[in-house]
Amino acid sequence: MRLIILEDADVVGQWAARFVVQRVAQFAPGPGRPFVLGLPTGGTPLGMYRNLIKYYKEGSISFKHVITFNMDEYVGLPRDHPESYHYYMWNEFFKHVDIEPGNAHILDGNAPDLGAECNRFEALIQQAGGVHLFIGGIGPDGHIAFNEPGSSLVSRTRIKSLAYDTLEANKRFFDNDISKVPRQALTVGVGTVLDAKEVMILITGSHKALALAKAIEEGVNHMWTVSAFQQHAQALFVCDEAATLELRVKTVKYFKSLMTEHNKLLEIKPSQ
Ligand SMILES: N[C@@H]1[C@@H](O)[C@H](O)[C@@H](COP(=O)(O)O)O[C@@H]1O
Repeated sequence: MRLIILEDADVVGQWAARFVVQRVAQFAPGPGRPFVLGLPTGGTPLGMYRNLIKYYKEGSISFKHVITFNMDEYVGLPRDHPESYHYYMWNEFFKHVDIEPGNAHILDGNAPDLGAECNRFEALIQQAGGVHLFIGGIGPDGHIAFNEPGSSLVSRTRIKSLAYDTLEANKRFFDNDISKVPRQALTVGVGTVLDAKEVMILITGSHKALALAKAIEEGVNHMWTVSAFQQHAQALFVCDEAATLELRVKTVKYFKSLMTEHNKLLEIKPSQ
């Protein structure tokens, strides 16, 4: 596992976007050979999306042959509700780039049969040949997607009831009124994300510091579901200084000493 420690949230957004550009360029997608990307929502990845839009406009990346799968969606929130993840993804990212609308997959939290919708989503990921790079964010309680504390670490896409901490954390998007936050969501499972060839998790802010420490310095534990990525062969955590506040000085120094190596990840190498 790699931990990339950067100055602040802005630099995290820049670094993450450059990493995506690098990975897509290296893969060199084309007709019949799509790059498959897993995507998060939330405040944390906004900087990455803005930088990706900038790179697209400069001609450094195209999403023409990219297929995306989003991590999660609220249950029962209309698709055009400003806090639905459909709305977020189209507004913050998809409408600004050249992705084919049919290639952007987001779980339907209004499907008549939610279980069938989750199974359909898993099947679509399989049909696409699996995810090359899954990008995720976490909640302050260490959840990845909506895999709340106690979630199975081999879970697949399913319906989840949200933990109180998550309702609290997300009420800021719903007029600060916890009663307006949907109580359930559809989410990819921890196992779904673990199946990706590579995983990049973005963590910024001191309110995520405990979760980062649990994820990195303690054992794999279903109460901090992001800790499952200790067992992933190619996992990358990208964080800002504020998120390192609960880490040991020794841990921070070790990973910082590797920055020259880590920055080589941004160098574009020809596809193999
Ligand atoms: N389901 C989403 C997660 O996928 C996201 O990672 C998290 C963090 O959001 P933020 O980046 O706004 O802190 O929020 C929600 O709980």
